[in-house]
Amino acid sequence: MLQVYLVRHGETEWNALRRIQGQSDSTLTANGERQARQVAERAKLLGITHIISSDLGRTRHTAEIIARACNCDVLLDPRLRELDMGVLEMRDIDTLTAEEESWRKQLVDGTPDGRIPQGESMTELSLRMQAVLDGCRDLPPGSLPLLVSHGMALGCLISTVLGLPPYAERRLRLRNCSLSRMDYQQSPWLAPGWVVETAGDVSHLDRPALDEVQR
Ligand SMILES: O=C(O)[C@H](O)COP(=O)(O)O
Repeated sequence: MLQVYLVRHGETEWNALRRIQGQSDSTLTANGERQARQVAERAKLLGITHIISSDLGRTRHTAEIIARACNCDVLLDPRLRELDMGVLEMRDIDTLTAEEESWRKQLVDGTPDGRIPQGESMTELSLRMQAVLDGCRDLPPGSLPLLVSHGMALGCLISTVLGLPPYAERRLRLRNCSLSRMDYQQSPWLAPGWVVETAGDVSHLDRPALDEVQR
């Protein structure tokens, strides 16, 4: 049975400052690098064979730390990027105007095709994340891949696999360097296809990690 591990990148400067990143970028903090080393040790013990990462700096840095521990290469895939947050990227979460907050809420309240101006919808995010997950089925038999991505992107993927709307990810905490696992199975008792085995496991971290809204 194919298993695919999912890791959100380590804590970044803007995560700590509660600044919206989206497809903009900020560097890992020292704590974020420490988290990456801890999840890397766990990945090594798991026997990860392939690492596929969002091409943004924070995920690439996290993936490179994991790859060194697992002695494998990193394949960059822009489809694993965080949701494009449009005109709100680089903004401080706590300074949004009421109108700007209404744009953000459209993403997560079920508004059809809800999006931040110049940004991406959760449906578009869900489709590209699913495509990467399904692509893992083309890896050689016996592969154990690990995807490095982002909070909303991974939450949206997990929600989609569970048959929930993409914006259900707002009810799932995927903390920095948390580990999740998807299994592709054909059991007649479970729904055929992907099932969520683990979501948001941080037992490998020795300190509390920030979540999506930097709490
Ligand atoms: O800040 C953002 O854009 C996201 O909500 C969190 O993104 P990250 O998982 O890439 O930190």
